[in-house]
Amino acid sequence: MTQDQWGELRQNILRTIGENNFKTWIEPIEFAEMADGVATFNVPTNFIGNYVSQNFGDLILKQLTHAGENVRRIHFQVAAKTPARPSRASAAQPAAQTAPPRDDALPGAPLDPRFTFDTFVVGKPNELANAAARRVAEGGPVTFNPLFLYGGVGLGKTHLMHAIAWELRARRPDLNVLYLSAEQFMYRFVQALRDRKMMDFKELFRSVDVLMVDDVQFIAGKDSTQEEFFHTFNALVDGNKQIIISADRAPGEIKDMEDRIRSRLQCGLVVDLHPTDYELRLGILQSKVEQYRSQYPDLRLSSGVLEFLAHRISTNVRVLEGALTRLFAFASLVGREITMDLTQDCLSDVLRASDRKISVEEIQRRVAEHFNIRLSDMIGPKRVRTLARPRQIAMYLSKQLTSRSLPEIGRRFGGRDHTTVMHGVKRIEELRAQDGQMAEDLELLRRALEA
Ligand SMILES: Nc1ncnc2c1ncn2[C@@H]1O[C@H](COP(=O)(O)OP(=O)(O)OP(=O)(O)O)[C@@H](O)[C@H]1O
Repeated sequence: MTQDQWGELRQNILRTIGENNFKTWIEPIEFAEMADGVATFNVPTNFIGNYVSQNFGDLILKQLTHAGENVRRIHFQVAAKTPARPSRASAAQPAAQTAPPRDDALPGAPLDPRFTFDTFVVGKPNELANAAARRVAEGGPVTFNPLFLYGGVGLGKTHLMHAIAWELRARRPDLNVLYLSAEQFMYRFVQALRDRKMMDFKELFRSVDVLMVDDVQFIAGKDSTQEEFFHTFNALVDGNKQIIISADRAPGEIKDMEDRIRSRLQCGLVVDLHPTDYELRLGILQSKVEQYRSQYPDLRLSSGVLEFLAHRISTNVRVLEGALTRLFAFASLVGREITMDLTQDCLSDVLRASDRKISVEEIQRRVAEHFNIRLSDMIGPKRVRTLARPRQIAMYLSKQLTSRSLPEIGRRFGGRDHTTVMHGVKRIEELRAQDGQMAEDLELLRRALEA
């Protein structure tokens, strides 16, 4: 690949990641060489190399492959520094025209343009977090410090943090707002230590008006980073600067976090993002469909599909969004309406993975109720047909609907051997194929268990 070709690829990358990201991360890197399927790039610092590799590595690799390069891997190396005393041959040459950006001069992490308050759907589970975030985003006098947002995976913490940052940038361009993840905080701290630039580091962090640190649980157990974070935190609070923190759990539950930090984190406003409920999931899906309309103007969506997804995918919003994106992409590819059947086909793996976990005990209870026998008889030793058949059905359903192995199932059926379970499962499979009543019973039970 030539420098010119890399120049063209960069344009594609710019279009994909936007100007801000591009300027910060891609512009400073240079294509060095392509050898043995490895594309090497020069980067001004390890920090930039690591960041680009983690966040844009796949994209760059895809672009290279697309352009016909036979590349397996990309590698970032810190470009050799200009020698302090230039050699005689190059003495007349000026040093590099533009100095590579220094880590300590880097802005915070890039903000995702999609994560704004406008695109954040509010429902009961997140209304308090949303209200608190909006209040902080007004940029008025600091009333609670820090604002601590926490919640499970993919429930919108990062989205809300970015939304605050965007809003503050628009309303209060005079404020110096710094957003970064706790991991990046650590990176910079370690780098400052190594490069003996702690004074610069301290100065940088103490000069911000609003500090936002995402995923703070990351620094738990990392003693010196915690210590530095604590000092930064105190200095900012003393200076009446706003701090906003997010984590995947409440401050009191972050293990390996020093007590004094934990109590500091708790002294402002602590709000949690609760797991989504059906209404919120449906709202998010509807809002995403609106956003997709411009991208897929011709796509038709059968009624009931969004309700079905909101009902079935209850894990986290990221999975929900991913499912919808895949569904739209697939439907537009095959040029078909998004029906219930197409949804089930296209998302079978996601739907299976987010199935509610059913326990063997629940199955035994249901089946016992269905056939009107006692639960103790279901797991007891009696072998009369009226008990043995329901028992086999329960074994069969346990195999189908749980991830338990045959020996584990056997143990839950009064310590029976795994071959007994295997035999029971086989017998029901046969009966299911021959006997309509059996097939119907099984279907009824399965639906009742999955409801
Ligand atoms: N209420 C919401 N309205 C609209 N989109 C949402 C909402 N909640 C989450 N999302 C979307 O879900 C995805 C995951 O959210 P986000 O990255 O903010 O989660 P997180 O809580 O930071 O998760 P993690 O713990 O993995 O860092 C994002 O694309 C975000 O836009």
